[in-house]
Amino acid sequence: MPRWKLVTEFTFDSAHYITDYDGPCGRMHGHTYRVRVEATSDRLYPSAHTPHPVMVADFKTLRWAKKDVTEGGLDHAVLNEVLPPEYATTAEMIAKYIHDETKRRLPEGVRLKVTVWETPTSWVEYEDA
Ligand SMILES: Nc1nc2c(c(=O)[nH]1)N=C([C@H](O)[C@H](O)COP(=O)(O)OP(=O)(O)OP(=O)(O)O)CN2
Ligand SMILES: [Zn+2]
Repeated sequence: MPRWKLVTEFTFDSAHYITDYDGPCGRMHGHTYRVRVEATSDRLYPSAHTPHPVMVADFKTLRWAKKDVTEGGLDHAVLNEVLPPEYATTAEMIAKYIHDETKRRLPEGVRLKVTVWETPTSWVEYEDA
């Protein structure tokens, strides 16, 4: 079946530590996280900004995590203070958190894949089953 795949990338700068990690990552430090969000759908939908079914999703919706933490995003945050306690601040769980929060903002039929780079050489991918 034909389908659309929307792709957007952005960065945010935040501090974190991995709780109970025996090593330097257990101490507060920072990363410029790079995030890639891929949204796939075989149909189009209206969005907050248009009543017409012409988008998989508004790019703005996929980029919410780029916003400053005071505006609901993850930029310039201490991730341990912002993520709910069930999400550790590993790249794995940050990717799941961004996935879960983005999914909430999308129509049900849209499939999602989130990639989070913690450093330029280490990243994790998390996607719908
Ligand atoms: N599977 C995971 N492993 C690690 C994570 C993670 O989220 N998932 N996170 C960390 C630390 O947060 C850490 O900041 C990463 O540091 P490090 O591996 O030292 O990164 P570098 O790029 O500096 O690696 P070098 O090998 O020292 O160059 C650790 N592991
Ligand atoms: Zn780290």
